[in-house]
This record gives sequence, structure tokens and C-alpha cells, in this order.
Amino acid sequence: MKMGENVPDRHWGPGNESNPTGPAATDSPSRESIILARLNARARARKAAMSPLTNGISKPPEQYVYAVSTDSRKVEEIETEINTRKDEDTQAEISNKSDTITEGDVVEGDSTKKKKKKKRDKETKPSDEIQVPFDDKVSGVVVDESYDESPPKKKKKKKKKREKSDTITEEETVDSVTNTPCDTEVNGEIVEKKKRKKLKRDRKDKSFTEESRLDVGSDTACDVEVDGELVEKKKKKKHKRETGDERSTEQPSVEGGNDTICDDEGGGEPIKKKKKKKKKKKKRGDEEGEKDQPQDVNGIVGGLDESLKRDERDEELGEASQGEQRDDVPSEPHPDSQSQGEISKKTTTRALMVKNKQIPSTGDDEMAKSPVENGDLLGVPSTLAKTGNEKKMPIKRKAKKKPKGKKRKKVVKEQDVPGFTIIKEVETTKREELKRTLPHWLANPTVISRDLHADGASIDSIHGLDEALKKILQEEKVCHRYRPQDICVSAPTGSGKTLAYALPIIQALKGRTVPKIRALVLLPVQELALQVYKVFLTYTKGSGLKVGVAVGKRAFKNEQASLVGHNYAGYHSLIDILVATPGKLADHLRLTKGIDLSSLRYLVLDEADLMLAAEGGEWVNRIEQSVRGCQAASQNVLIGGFQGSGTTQYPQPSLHRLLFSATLSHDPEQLQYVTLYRPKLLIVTTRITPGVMKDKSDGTVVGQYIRPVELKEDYAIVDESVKPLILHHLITTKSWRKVLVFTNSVKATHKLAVLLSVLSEGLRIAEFSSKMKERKTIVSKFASGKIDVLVSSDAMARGLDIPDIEHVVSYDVTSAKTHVHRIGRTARAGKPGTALSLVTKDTRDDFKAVLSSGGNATELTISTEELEPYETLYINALAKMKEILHEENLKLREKEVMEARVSKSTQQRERKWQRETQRGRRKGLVKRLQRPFR
Ligand SMILES: Nc1ncnc2c1ncn2[C@@H]1O[C@H](COP(=O)(O)OP(=O)(O)OP(=O)(O)O)[C@@H](O)[C@H]1O
Repeated sequence: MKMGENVPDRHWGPGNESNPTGPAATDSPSRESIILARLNARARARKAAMSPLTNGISKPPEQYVYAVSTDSRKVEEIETEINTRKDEDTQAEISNKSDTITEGDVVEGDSTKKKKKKKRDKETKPSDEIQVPFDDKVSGVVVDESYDESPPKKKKKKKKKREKSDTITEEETVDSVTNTPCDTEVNGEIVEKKKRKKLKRDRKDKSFTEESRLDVGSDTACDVEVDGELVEKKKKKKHKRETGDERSTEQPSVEGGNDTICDDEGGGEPIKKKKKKKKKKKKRGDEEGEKDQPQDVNGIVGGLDESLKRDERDEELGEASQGEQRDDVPSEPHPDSQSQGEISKKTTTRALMVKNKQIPSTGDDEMAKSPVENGDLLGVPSTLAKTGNEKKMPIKRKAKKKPKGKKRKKVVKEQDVPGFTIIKEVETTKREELKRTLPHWLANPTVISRDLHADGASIDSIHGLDEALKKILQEEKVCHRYRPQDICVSAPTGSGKTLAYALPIIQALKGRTVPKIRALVLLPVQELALQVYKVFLTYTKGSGLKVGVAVGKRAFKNEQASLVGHNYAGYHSLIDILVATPGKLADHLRLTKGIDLSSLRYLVLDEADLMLAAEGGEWVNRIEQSVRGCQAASQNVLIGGFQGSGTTQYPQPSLHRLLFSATLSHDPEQLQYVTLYRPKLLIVTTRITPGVMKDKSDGTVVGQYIRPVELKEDYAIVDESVKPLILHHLITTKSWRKVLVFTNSVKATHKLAVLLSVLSEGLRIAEFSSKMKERKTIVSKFASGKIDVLVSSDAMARGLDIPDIEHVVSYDVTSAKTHVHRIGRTARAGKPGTALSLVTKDTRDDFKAVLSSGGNATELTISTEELEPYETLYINALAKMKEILHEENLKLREKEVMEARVSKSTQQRERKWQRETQRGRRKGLVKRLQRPFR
């Protein structure tokens, strides 16, 4: 089907329907009305024609298509024919010719004759000007002829009817009137003018038709310009969208596929501009109408692809969406929607060609893409809107710099995978690099700052190291090695110093394989040593470590057998940890065979200040010499402590010295006997009390005797004669139980214990006996609460750990150091306790010195009135005490006399026997000598 055949059918149909009788049936209009109607019709026609042009659609409206067929040359021929045949009655011929015209067309008057003539001419001689652009394969546009046969949509048709009915009617009227023979007859001038105007209009129409033709079939500068404007507008709008300047009230159709339509009609473009554009287009149409076809192809693609993409998107959304009113698109159908639909089909073909690489795609394919096509406005994902068939062409635009590290899109093209349809874009995001986090032990190493030369010990001090290695080390100037610092600890009483050294030693020696004396703990008295020995026994359960004690509690031979074993291979150690008093240790080092201290690693001096004070501290030096001697003597000791001629030697670690006391001496003279290696003094305190930290004259900060925090310390200024009565008064009136009283001597202890026993008959009073056998029983009774008041000398002042002693009385003022240990028997391990000091006038100054060492006591006043009730009792108690003491003295003397007598009589009997023996021997010898030989 040819273009010329279809156009009248679509264009003139409605007009003829509206006016079936045709213009010939009307009366001849006046000249002015004809001219006015003609001008109006032309203006409307041009306006209607401009809409698709600016829309990027190449196809002009039907009336212009029709005008294309009405070439000026043909018009002249028709007019000439009309003039020559005006006298002839051609009604029959015209009616015959009218058969060739499509049904529905109303042919009335001369104008219809002309049209029929034109139609006939077109049928006989098709216009190349029309067919070329649509049939031109170079343009890439293949006319879908079936489109013309498809029924137009009702909405579009109705709309078209409404908008064009008036124009078409008027135009028809004008054409019919101007071409009627009566006009020429009425006024020849008018006819001439009309002819000139007709020629002029036809020329314009011709030029415009050429422009339209070019728009339809080929590209024009107009299209290029329009497309360029569209591109620019879209760029601006896109920029606005990106910057958020675009108002939300703006119609989505502006951004959508109908944006060009709205630009023309609803975009608010001034009419003057439109006219200017039209003029420019006409000029360019005249100038560029004869340009090469490839340029035209490129120009047309932009407008076509825009419709193509809209159609493709509609296809993707499904047929259900077709014909429906979009929310973001104006519901009123556009008058040019039909022509757009027509172009869309063409552009679909065009797109297929582009897809199949039959023709090159242009950057306008991408540029013409609207947000609706991208699925943005309809909420359709862009991945659905894009089919992947779009071939990206180079677009002259500033490429946006992609931010580093962000999403990196990778579009999988359909061409990449032949035979498969890519339905979705594959987006690959660049994963953020995971920061590696180190384990806690690697990220937080324990930094030990040390200086090799400052902390090192001499190579010679490494026991057991091979002499050849020592020589090499010295040659390499590696003369020092790391050695732990010796530690001195001054901590309050009852703060757990025993466990402070016991647990680390047990932990360090737990992995040993062969028993050897590796730890030596020295304490001043037997009771403390036994107490610490029990602690080690408790905490070494299950560890395999063996603990020995050397305090003289058992027979010496038994202690020897518990420390050293002997078999066919020789002597070997039976213990790993030895708890001893200095005296007994010296006896064993001197008398016990096989005792070996060569592997000693830890030397602990508990109550170090007292230990170093005994014998001037020389015994410590003797023990260390003994240790070094053992080490020197055991150079050939085999593994396991067996002595022999083995060659295996192991370097022994240096001896680590640990000194503990609640009153560690600050006197350097007392520490001179201990060879301490870079000693470190640790002072443990729980609160800063006045006088705790003092800055001495030498600038060194030293600690004082620190009391437990839980200890409450009181003192009472009393007379010497009533001290027992005041103590009795406090114990009885305040119901003290488990009271530990310290005196300065054993005699005073006994005297006080007797007096208290007389005064307070209901209380269980005991004294810490000097007899070793009785001590253990008394301590256990006192700890279990069977003794209420235990009177003791300072033999119990240090280290004894008796639980739950509530009150400690310092009956006699003593030194500050002893005072700290006395009152330290209470308030242990965080438990509360009270200490009372009875101060006389003579000992007031001494007590002040005691307090100045870090104590803080409150005075307890006891009035004489409180003591008056005890006067008689006290006098009687004193008298009875004297009697008791006197009797005790008498008994003691008798005992001594008896012992003396026994000893004297024994001596006498021995002497008598000796004399008799000597005398008898002599008599018997004489008798034997006098016996005659018979
Ligand atoms: N961490 C602790 N928690 C509870 N009790 C503890 C702790 N450490 C030690 N003790 C207890 O405190 C008491 C006193 O311990 P220890 O005899 O070692 O004290 P000390 O400092 O040696 O006192 P002193 O100077 O009088 O000899 C012990 O009965 C012990 O069991």
C-alpha cells in the first residue's frame, strides 16, 4: 500500500464524515471570510504539523502528506485543465474518477475535482518525493505497512476528531471555495490574486513538504536541532533531578517519553520562539533538503529511538500496561499519540536493526532514554527497563568520575553470551578489605625493659657451665647474663606474706623431675617454722613436691633420715623444699651426710629483720658459703642428684633471695651479711596513714611499720601497781574473750598469769610456757577457745597465726618493732581486732616512740572509782598470788635440793664403792700373796 493511498483515507475520513455533503452544498462565502478561513486553516495546520516535528517524529501529519502530493506543477496542470474544461460538462468523468478515491471522501465542487485530479495523478505517477524517504533503506527505516491497516485506537481517534474537526472543515471550506469556478467568474482579479497566492502557498507548502518529507523519510537539520534541543533539555532536566532543583509538581510527562510533546504544547515555550524555529526549520529544510542521506539517518535516529525505547519498555512491562493511563503520564491522550505510535513501530524496526548491527547506533539512543524508560518513574527496576540490547555508543559528554572503592558495575552484554538472553545486569561490588586483627597476646606483648650490662650477672657465677663455653663467652665479650633481682618485702602483719612466697615457689618447682633441695625457707623459731611447714604441706598436695622440716622437734637422726636418702649409688635428696630454723640447718649442714644445696634456687628469710639480728647475721653468710661449697663440690653430680663420675653438667640458675617481714629493717648494717643482688624493696600498704611515708635526710623514701587497717589501737595511762586490776576490770566488765597478753619476761608472764587466775576465777587463764612440750597443747587450746586469756612473753609475738584473736594487750611497753608484731596477732586476714597498751609514767616516752613509728592509738581513761570495788579482791589476790608464788618457790627449792641430794649421795656411793673396791682388791691380793705354796 502506498502512502498516497492511505493518507486521504485517514485524514479526510473524519472531515468527510462531519461534512458529508461537502463544501459544494454550501453557499458561496464572501471574499473576506474565505481569506480569513484560509489563513486560520493554514495556521492550525502548521501548528498541528509542528507537534510531531518537534517531537522528533519525522512523519508529518496527513494533511501535509497530502500537500506533498499536490506539487505546484501539478496544481498548475490541474488549474489549466480546469480552465480548459470549465465549459465541458465533466460531471460524469468526475464521478468516474471519484471511484478511484477512497470511499467516504466527499467530492463536491471544483476543489474536489482538483483533489481527484491530484489523486489520479498520484496513482498514475507516484511521487518519488514521498516514497524515497520511506523506502530508502539507507535511512534504516522500514515502513511497517501493516501499521496503516491496523485500526487506530479509539481514544486517539476521538481526540483527533475533536481537535482537528474544526480545522479540517475550515480548510476544506477554503479549498473548496477558492477552487470553485464561480470565483473566477465573479472577479477575475480575485482569481488572479488567488492564483498568485495559491502559487505562493504551494511553493511554501512545497518547501515545507520537502521539509516534512525529509522529516519523514530522512533527516533534516530541523530534526537535528530538535534532537539537540531535546538532548540539551534532558541534560538540564537530568542535572536538575540530580541536584534536586526540579520541582515535584512538574509533570512526569516532561521527563517521560512525551516530553517533547509537552515541550511544544505544555512546556510553555513562547509562540514567537516556535515561529522562529519554524522559519529556521523551513530555511534549513530548503538548504539541507538535498544533503546526503547518512546525515539524515543519524538525525532521525534520535527521535526514533526515543519512541523505540518507550515501546520496548512497554513491551517489557507487558501488554497489561499498554493502554492504561500511567500515574506519572498525563491521562489525556496526546493528539499526536497516534503518529507517535506509528513512529514507534518504525523505531522498533530501527532498534532491531541497531541491535542486529545492521546500522550503527548513535549516542542519542542513550541520550533519548527517559526516566520512564529506565523504570525510575514507574518504579520498575532499571535492570528490567534495560534489556541489555542497548549498544553503547560514544557520547560526547563529560564522563563522571567514578568514586574509588564504590560500586563497579559490569554490564553483561547479550552479545557476550550468544544464544542467551541476559535479563539482568550483574552488579559486582568491590568488597572492602578486611583489616586483620591480631590476637590479644600478639597485639599486647609484655614489654620488658632491661639493660644487659646492668642486669646481667657474671659468667663465672653460672654454676655448671662448661669451662670451654665460659671461655668462649668471655672471648665474645658476653660477660653478663640475666639474673632476677633479689626482693625485700615489708608488709603488714596478717597480710599473707607466707603465701606470697610459698605459692610462687611451688608453682616454679612443680615441673621438676628429680627431688633436690631447690627452696630453703628459714624462720627464727620452731613454732613459726612448723607453721610455715604446714602451709607448704597444704599447698603441695598433688604436686609431687616433697617438703622437709629441720627444727629439732624430732630426734636428729630422724630428721636426717627424712632429708637425705642413701642407697647403693650414694646419697640423694628426699625433699624439694626445706623449712628450717638457722640453728638446726647449721647442724644438718655439719653433721648430715649427703645434704646438698647445690641446686638451691630460692632462699627465703621470713621475719628477716629478726633473723639478721641474731648472731649479727653471720649465720646467713655461713649458709651461703655452704651453698656455694655444695655447688662447687657437685660439679660431677649426675641427674637425680646421684654423685659419681658422670660428665653431664647443667648450668644452675642464680640464687634468688627473698626477704619478708612486717618490720623489715631499714638499717643497712643489718643487711651487710646478705649478698643481695640489686635488691628491690616492696612496701605493701593498704592506706596512707600519717607518718607512713617519710622523707629521710638522705632523700630516700622509706616505709615505716605499717599496721593492719582493721586494727583499733588504744592505750591507757595507769599506775604500775594497778595494771593487773585494770586488765581484770576490762576483761570482766567488757567480757573480753580470747585475749592475748604480752609481757616483757617469762617471770612477769607467770606472775601476771597467777594473779589473773586469782582475780578472775571464772576465766580460763594460761601462760605460754617455756616448756616446748606444753607450748603446742596450750596454743591449740587457745586457738580452739578453751583458754580465755593467754599470757605470753614475746616468744609468741612473731608470726604465730592463731585465728580469731579479738584482743591483744601489751602489758609492758616494748620496742616499736616488737609492739607491731604483738598487736599484729589480731586483726589478721582482714578481720577486726583491738590492741590495748598499758602505759605507766615510766614508759610513757617509750610508748610515744612506738606510736611515732606509724601507730595511731586513742587513750582509754579508767577512773579510780571504777577500780574501788576490786580493792579487797585485788589485795587478797595479791596476797594469794604471793603465797602461790612463795609455795612455788619452796617447791622449786626442795626439788633442787632433792636433785642436789640425789646427786650428792650418788657421788658418795660411787666414791665408797671405789674405795671398797680398791681396799678389797688390796686385801685379796695380800691374802693371795700370804697363801703359802703348799
Ligand atoms: N589472700 C588471702 N585471703 C584470705 N586469707 C588469707 C590470704 N592470704 C593469707 N591469708 C590468711 O591470713 C593469715 C595470715 O597469713 P600469714 O601468716 O602468712 O600472714 P603474715 O603476713 O605472714 O603475718 P606475720 O607478719 O604476722 O607473720 C593466714 O591464716 C592465711 O591463711
